[in-house]
Amino acid sequence: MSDQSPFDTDVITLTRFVMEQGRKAKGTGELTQLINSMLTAIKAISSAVRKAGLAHLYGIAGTVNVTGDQVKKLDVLSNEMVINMLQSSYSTCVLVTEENEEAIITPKEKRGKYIVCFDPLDGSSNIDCLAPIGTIFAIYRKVTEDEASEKDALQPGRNIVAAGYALYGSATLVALSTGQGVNCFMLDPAVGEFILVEKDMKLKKKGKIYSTNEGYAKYFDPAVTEYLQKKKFPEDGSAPYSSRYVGSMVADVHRTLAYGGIFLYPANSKSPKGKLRLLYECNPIAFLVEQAGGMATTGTQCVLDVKPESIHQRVPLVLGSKDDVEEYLSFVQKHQKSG
Ligand SMILES: O=P(O)(O)OC[C@H]1O[C@](O)(COP(=O)(O)O)[C@@H](O)[C@@H]1O
Ligand SMILES: [Mg+2]
Ligand SMILES: [Mg+2]
Ligand SMILES: [Mg+2]
Repeated sequence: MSDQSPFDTDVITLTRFVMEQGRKAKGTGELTQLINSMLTAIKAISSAVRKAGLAHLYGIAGTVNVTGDQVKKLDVLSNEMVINMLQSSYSTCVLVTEENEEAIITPKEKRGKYIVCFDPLDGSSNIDCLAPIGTIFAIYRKVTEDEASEKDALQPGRNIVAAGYALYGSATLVALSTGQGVNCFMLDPAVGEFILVEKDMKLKKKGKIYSTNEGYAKYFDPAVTEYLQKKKFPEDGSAPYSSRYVGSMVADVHRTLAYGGIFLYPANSKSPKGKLRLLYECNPIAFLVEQAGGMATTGTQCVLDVKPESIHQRVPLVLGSKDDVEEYLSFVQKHQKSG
C-alpha cells in the first residue's frame, strides 16, 4: 500500500515494538507481558484522568501518604489500577509504590522475576486544574534467590531493565527505554493502541530553558542561587534562559527531553534531601535521560549510582542537557572548594 494512504496498515504499536524487542533478546516473554500490563493500567488511568471532572474524581482522598503528600482520589485509583494490572501479569514479585508505605509482595501463585517501582500518579497537585500529570515506572530483575522482600527493590538505578513514563497532557504519550535508547508512543484513542511517534529520542547538548520552583529561592544553596543568577543575567552577552515550570515532574522532564535545557529539584535548607523520591521518580527518569544522551545528578553523584537505603528515600535531582548539567556542577564544585 502506498505510504500516501491516510491509513497505515503496518503501524508500529508499542505492543508490537515490545514483542519485537523481547524476541530479539530471546526472552521468555515475561517482560513483554509486564510492560503490556503496565500499558493497560496507563490506558485506564488516561481514561479516568480525562473524565475525572465528570466522574467526581477530583479532590482529596482524605489521607496523607508515607512521604507526607496529601493523597488525591486519582492517586488512589491509579495506584490500585497499576497494582492489579501488574500482579495479574504473573511477572512481578515485589512492587514499590509512592502510595504504599511497605513494599507489596506478589502472592506466590502469581509471582514472576521482576520488581517494579512506580509513581502511579505524578503531579497530583495539578489534577484539579487540568495541568499535565503522569505515571512513572522502573523495572528491575530479582537478583537474589532469597524470599521476595523489600530488599529486592533496593537496587541502584544502573540495574534498571526498563523504565518509562506516561504523560497525560494534550495527548497521552508513553516514553519507554529497555536500554537501547528512548522511544515515544502516542495513544490513538480510536484504536486504543500506543503508536510510535519518535524513535531514539536524543536530548540537545545544550538548551535555553531552566525549570525549577523558584518559590524556594529563599532556601536555595548558594551554588543554585549563583547558577540561576547566571541563567537570568548572563555575563557573556548570550541571551538569558527562559523559565518554565509546570510542577508535574513528568511534564517538566518531557519538555526538557523535547526542547533541551535543565530541570532542577535540588536540596534546600527546608528539604535537605530534596523532594523527589529515588526509587520511583528519580531513578526511572534518570535512566531515560541518560538513554537520551543527557545527564542526571544528585549534585554529588550520578542518580543511577546511588545505592538505595530505603524505598521512599529522597535525593536531590538536577537533569537535562549535558552542557547545562555540567555547567551547574561547576558551580557546585566552586562552592564546595570555597567551603
Ligand atoms: O510543588 P513542588 O514543591 O514544586 O513539587 C513539584 C513536584 O512534586 C511532584 O508533584 C511530586 O510527585 P507526586 O505528585 O507524585 O507526589 C512532582 O511531580 C513535581 O515535580
Ligand atoms: Mg504524591
Ligand atoms: Mg511524583
Ligand atoms: Mg505520585
